[in-house]
Amino acid sequence: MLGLMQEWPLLCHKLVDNAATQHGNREIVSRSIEGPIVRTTYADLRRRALRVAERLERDGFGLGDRIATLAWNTARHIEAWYGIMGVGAIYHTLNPRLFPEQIVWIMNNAEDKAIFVDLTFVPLLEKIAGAVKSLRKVIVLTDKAHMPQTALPDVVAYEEWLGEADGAFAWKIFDENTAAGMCYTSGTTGEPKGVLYSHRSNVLHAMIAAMPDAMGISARDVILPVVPMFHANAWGLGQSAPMIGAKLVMPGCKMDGASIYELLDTEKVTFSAAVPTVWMMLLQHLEETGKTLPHLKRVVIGGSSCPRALMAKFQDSYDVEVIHAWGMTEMSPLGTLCTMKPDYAGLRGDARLDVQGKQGYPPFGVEMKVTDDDNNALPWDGKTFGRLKVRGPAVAGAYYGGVGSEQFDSEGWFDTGDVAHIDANGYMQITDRAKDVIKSGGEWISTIDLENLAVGHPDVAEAAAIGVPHSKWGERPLLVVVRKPGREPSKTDILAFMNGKVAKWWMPDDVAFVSEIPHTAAGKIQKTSLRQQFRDYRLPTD
Ligand SMILES: Nc1ncnc2c1ncn2[C@@H]1O[C@H](COP(=O)(O)OP(=O)(O)OP(=O)(O)O)[C@@H](O)[C@H]1O
Repeated sequence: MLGLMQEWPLLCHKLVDNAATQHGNREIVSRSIEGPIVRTTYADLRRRALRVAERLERDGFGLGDRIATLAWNTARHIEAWYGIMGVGAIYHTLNPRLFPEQIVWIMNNAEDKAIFVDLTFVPLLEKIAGAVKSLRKVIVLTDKAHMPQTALPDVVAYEEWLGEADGAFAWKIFDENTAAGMCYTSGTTGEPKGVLYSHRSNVLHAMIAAMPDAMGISARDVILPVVPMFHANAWGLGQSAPMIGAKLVMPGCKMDGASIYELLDTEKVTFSAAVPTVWMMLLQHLEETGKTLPHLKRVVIGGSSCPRALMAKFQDSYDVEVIHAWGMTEMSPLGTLCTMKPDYAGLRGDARLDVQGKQGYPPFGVEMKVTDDDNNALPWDGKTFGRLKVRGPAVAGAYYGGVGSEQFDSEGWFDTGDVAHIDANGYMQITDRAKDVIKSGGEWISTIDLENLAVGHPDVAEAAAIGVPHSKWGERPLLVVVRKPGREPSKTDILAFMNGKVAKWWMPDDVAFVSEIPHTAAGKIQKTSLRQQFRDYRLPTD
């Protein structure tokens, strides 16, 4: 015997065990779907999650079964999450913003056997349940008094079902590499792809995410995950918060500026995370009402590129530090966070914003490189861009069902499909998605750079750059613009504004004005539809 360390499998139930033991009275505050604010604790979370696991087992569900959730961030959702993992089954958080046909496709692909569903989504489930062949149990996340009349098969109210548990269940023990959860990608660039998380990857990701120069959260924080659990595990906060014992505030189904502000204020939230659109709604609310943010210290902004003006407003007007972050469903999801290394720590004003506009550097546990198309590593000079590749213990090794195998190589590198450069200090900046980058005469043009520049024009509400076929150059950029209400900028105005701020050959060949740009369920610009819309477009330069 070498006298090595003890076996201590990294199983997700240990996160709630620790929370209940060390932080048992720490609150979970949840805006319920029925309306009122509900206050529970980490001790309650553990007790109720054990009952979920017990009831699932009694209903015949166990190791490896996929159990879906169609729900907002609430205390009940997180109890269900840990209960599902605690019996050895796999939680499968569904994005309710997808089209019903997409949800059916995903549920059939995952072969979901049961579903926990919010009251809000019962009508949606009624429409689609018949098409999901594997589904045999529906648990509505409510009590008997609020249970709707429904024809759903084998349907039960969560509280009533939970009440039938006798409380004698003990967590199932299995190998830490057992699957614990699954999410599908947003489907921005193609069909959504399933990603499986193991207990080990979930626990390690919780630790990686919480570290000081990652999210940097502690037991003293009050955390509001606005980012939904169905959007890549609420960026890990549903696991990191119990791991460290932070108070958890769950926003339920209300994500408008006033509702978010109310929770930030009444619960004295110190840390929150969401996509840029949510923060824009909050800042608009603050501007309209003159309110301030005395408790909030830090926000994580990610999911898509964070506009500079949004970061500046948070920091200059409200004294809230912004952490710009990049991640993917395939990475559990955190990849990089833009916190300050010593070389950048003293920067202020525009120089600091220049760094914060980058997506940041990876914490321990994520390795990163950029390569050319032949897999040669490119220099870290802050300008040479190529394919961004990552590997680590919380990065997927394959997609569910074996699709997309070309994105994984034999050395464990995952090709993210993003195009980026890395600077000498290790900070990565996304310049595009590989499928969106414009290839003009063999050179690449970053659509994100063109879009960020165009939205800086005071009369532009939204902009998207796409490649349009060109007989001489292969492709040239077309800028598609939505004007701000009541404003009439011309093509010449916009091009004059952009002129000199990007290389001449990057300048769009034309500007097309539209009333709306198509978006995915996750709120990202749907370039595939846009390219389809403009497929017969003739550029004036062609
Ligand atoms: N801070 C950020 N800045 C720019 N892009 C970001 C940022 N954070 C995330 N992204 C983009 O979001 C992608 C990850 O999104 P997600 O996992 O939700 O699915 P998706 O990639 O949109 O869907 P699909 O793979 O099905 O097309 C990243 O690859 C990146 O392109």
